[in-house]
Amino acid sequence: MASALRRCTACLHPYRPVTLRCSGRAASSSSKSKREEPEPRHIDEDIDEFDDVLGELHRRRKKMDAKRNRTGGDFVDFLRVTVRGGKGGAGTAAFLPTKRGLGPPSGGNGGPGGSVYLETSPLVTSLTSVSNRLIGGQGGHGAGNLRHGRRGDDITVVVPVGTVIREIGREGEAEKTGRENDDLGLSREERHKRTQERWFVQHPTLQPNEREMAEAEGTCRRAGRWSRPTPSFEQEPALEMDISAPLTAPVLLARGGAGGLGNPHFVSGHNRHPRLASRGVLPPTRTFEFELKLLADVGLVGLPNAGKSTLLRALTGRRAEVANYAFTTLHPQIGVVRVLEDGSWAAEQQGPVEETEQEREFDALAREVGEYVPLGRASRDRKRTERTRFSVSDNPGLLARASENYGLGHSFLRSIERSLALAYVMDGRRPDPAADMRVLRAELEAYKAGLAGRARVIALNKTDELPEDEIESKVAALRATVEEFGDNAEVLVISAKFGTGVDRVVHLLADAVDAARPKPTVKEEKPEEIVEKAEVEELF
Ligand SMILES: Nc1nc2c(ncn2[C@@H]2O[C@H](COP(=O)(O)OP(=O)(O)OP(=O)(O)O)[C@@H](O)[C@H]2O)c(=O)[nH]1
Ligand SMILES: [Mg+2]
Repeated sequence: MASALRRCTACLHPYRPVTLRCSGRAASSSSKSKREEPEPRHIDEDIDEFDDVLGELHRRRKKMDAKRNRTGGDFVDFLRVTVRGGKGGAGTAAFLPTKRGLGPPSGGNGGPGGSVYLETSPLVTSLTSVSNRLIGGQGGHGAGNLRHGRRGDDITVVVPVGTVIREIGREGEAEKTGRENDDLGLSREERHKRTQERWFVQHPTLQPNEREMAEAEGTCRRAGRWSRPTPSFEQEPALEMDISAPLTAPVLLARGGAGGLGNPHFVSGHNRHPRLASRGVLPPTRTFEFELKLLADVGLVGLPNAGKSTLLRALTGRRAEVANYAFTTLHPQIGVVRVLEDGSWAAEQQGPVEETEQEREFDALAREVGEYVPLGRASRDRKRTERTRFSVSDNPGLLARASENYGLGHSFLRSIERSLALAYVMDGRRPDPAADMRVLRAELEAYKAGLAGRARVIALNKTDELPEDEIESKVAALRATVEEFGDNAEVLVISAKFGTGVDRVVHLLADAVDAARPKPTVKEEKPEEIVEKAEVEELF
């Protein structure tokens, strides 16, 4: 066995079993260097070198996509989804057999198609699980002996709170067939014949005549089961939803189509044996955009490689990916900063912070209804109880022209759009952090007016590597820029890597978030009301 793991004589691979086929190429200095790790790419020199940066970004995106396909999902924050209710089942033309020939009509109706519903869940944090085609189940066809088709299955799509949904297009069967008819250059009569073929099912052996068809068409039209144009956005406004709180009941995105009518519906004064039934309705196809805007209280904003993920780690103890190249972070990540009564914050603590089971349940419920208020804790150890908490999102690096969707552009900007406060992380090693700050501000403003002004902290990072006088001049330049724009932000000197100055960041952000948070509206129930409620409950 030992000989099976001998060093390969051809390529000098130390562990290649000799039984495995080796390419036989002797190890040369060039093949050796190929196996070495590639040098990390730095883009510090000029952030506007789009070709280089975008090339690097493209390579990393491709790698991530390959990984996502292998592992079945990562993080998706934008999706275009096609939604359609299920098609209704067809009705049936059938007759009860009698000794004297054709008995009364007995074709069952088709079942309605399934609908598509939307729900939220706190367990879902990304749009990864949302399919880009959501089609309700088809209704079952009717059968003889008045057996009606079964209802199509409903579909429920689950999204995280923070998802914005926009209807951007709709097209129905009438429009599609109209286009086809135009392409085929059909005459008026031919079009009508085609429509009748689409909407009627005939008895397997008995052919309906023209008059029967015309009568049945009238019945279908009156019942609203005939070809109808899809309402335009002017006639029926597009569905738009901004889900900023958990949904209490499922929301209908697309209704299933009505089932077709069995032949008993087409009986008339002069036709006791209708030989046709109608088909089910195919509902219009709607196209929606699903966009996830994360609901972190604080967003970290900075150029690539500025140290945002390192700061997130320092603040929350969360293991965000940190590396010395641009675009290490490709998707927003969220961590929670828990500030304790004694002014320290949880990531600093060696042991766990005390939190009772009851408090945990309360917190989960409060976060779900969006009314989180820190409780007076039950713990006797005042030092280790929580005063407040806020969530922080670490975001991909921002590039100049991100607002035009360059780099990771919008995917990054949309996740910070709802943050109550922002913290700019500036790389102190770059020659002019004040100029970088202008780039950040300009991009945020271009994406959404007023967004840049939400910055409460301008953190000059990596100051452990800078001499005192350089720190002073860079801080002065940053302060001048803050004043120039009239921002309500404080310039802080930090080193995210070594945790210096981070304390002040936490407290400034905690205060900013507390001030900006909508005040909870907890209704107080009066004792009499509670009694009344109890009495009512008893009655039922
Ligand atoms: N010396 C020093 N290095 C730091 C400091 N903060 C971050 N770094 C280093 O800077 C590099 C980039 O840090 P990241 O936290 O990945 O930067 P980022 O802003 O998240 O980068 P992207 O995700 O690519 O946008 C890493 O090598 C860190 O170790 C600091 O305070 N001092
Ligand atoms: Mg990062």
